[in-house]
Amino acid sequence: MLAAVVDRKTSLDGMLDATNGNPAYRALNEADRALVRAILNSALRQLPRIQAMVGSLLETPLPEGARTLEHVLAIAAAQILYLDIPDHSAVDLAVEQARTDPRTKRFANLVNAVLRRLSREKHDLLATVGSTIPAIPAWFHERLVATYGKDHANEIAEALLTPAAIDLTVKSDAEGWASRLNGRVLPTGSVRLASFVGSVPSLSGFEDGEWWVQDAAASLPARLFGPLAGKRVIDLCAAPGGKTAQLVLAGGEVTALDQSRSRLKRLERNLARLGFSADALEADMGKFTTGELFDAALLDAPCSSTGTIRRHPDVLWTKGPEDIAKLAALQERLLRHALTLVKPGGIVVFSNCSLDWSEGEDVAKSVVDSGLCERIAIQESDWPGLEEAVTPLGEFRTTPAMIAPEGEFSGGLDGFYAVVLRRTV
Ligand SMILES: C[S@@+](CC[C@H](N)C(=O)[O-])C[C@H]1O[C@@H](n2cnc3c(N)ncnc32)[C@H](O)[C@@H]1O
Repeated sequence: MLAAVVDRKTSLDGMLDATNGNPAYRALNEADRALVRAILNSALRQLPRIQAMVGSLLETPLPEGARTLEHVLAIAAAQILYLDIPDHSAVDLAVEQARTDPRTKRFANLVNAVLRRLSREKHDLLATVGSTIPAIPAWFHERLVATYGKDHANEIAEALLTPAAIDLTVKSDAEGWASRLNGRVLPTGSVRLASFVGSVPSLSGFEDGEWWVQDAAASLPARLFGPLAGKRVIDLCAAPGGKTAQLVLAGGEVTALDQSRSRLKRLERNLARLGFSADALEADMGKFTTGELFDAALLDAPCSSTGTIRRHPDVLWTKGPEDIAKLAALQERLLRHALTLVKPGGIVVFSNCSLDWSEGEDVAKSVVDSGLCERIAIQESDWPGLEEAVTPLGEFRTTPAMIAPEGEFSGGLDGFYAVVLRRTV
């Protein structure tokens, strides 16, 4: 599975899907599945450091094309270095795996020797090689440094190593839900749960549809519309519906459009649990036209998702600079089209969960500069506690290094971009 992510850019979520995922994974019991997920997530989060530490123990570099061998070593190293698994079990399993695979058979002794040394020297290695190089691939680190400067880039890289907290968007009474669920109200209005193991659906309020899981940063774009009573609103990339639910909650008459039938079905299920309704529409928004223009539109566009690496560490390996360039071009096309779907004077909020300015700030600038719309600046004074996320131009830019941890509550936000645009022509 590590090879599928790193070498073939396969999404981890797809392979871990309980019904359509990897058959060997699906055959495991729940405890073993959890272990597989923990190992893969650690390996993917720390891969550049793992590779550097393993590399420092090799007398000669691994032969060209020894990818399977690299992956066997990385999976064992993730357990030895970062997980609470007895080192000897990780070593024995890796040696057995190397022996039984014709591609790695002749390296079984090397696997044994390298991993035993890694186990002996791990404290030194973690303190030296393992903490001095960024845990993210070089291309991504370079982009972060170019955009955010070295210090913030390194803070982001470090923040990506901590799994995201569970945040809830509540229908009402955030303080009450925070006290009932051992949470804390964030400046976004979301409720952040203290470290939590268990199943979300078993929590109070889930069955009754009182809240839904949504990263605090992901809740910002829809909040930017304010009250929507009496307004016709279209959510153009709606599924699985976290933001649609917010638009309904704000009182809008909402059309939820998405091109994926299966994701739209998920949206319908999610809204039903919350007791909300919206017109669900399966369509490619780039081709969608309407007789009656909308008052407002949300375009939460498809993106590289680099802002969600804390929960999806595979993104570091499945996406690259070429994908980002393609997605940025697609977003600009979709945003220009979104503006044609609202009345003149109507509002479009454009957002996505990329950390890359080429998918956010640059897209908005290009569309604003072309004269189709104007930016309505977000005011810092309206968002106490979130001032650092409001840019000089009045847009939202969140990163995983924002929101400090507090007591038992971890910090961090997904990387998100959001801008409010008013159609001018
Ligand atoms: C980032 S997700 C949206 C998340 C959603 N707004 C939420 O808050 O739950 C992007 C969605 O856009 C949809 N999508 C991508 N391209 C589209 C297009 N051309 N037309 C309609 N939907 C599209 C995808 O199917 C996916 O569900």
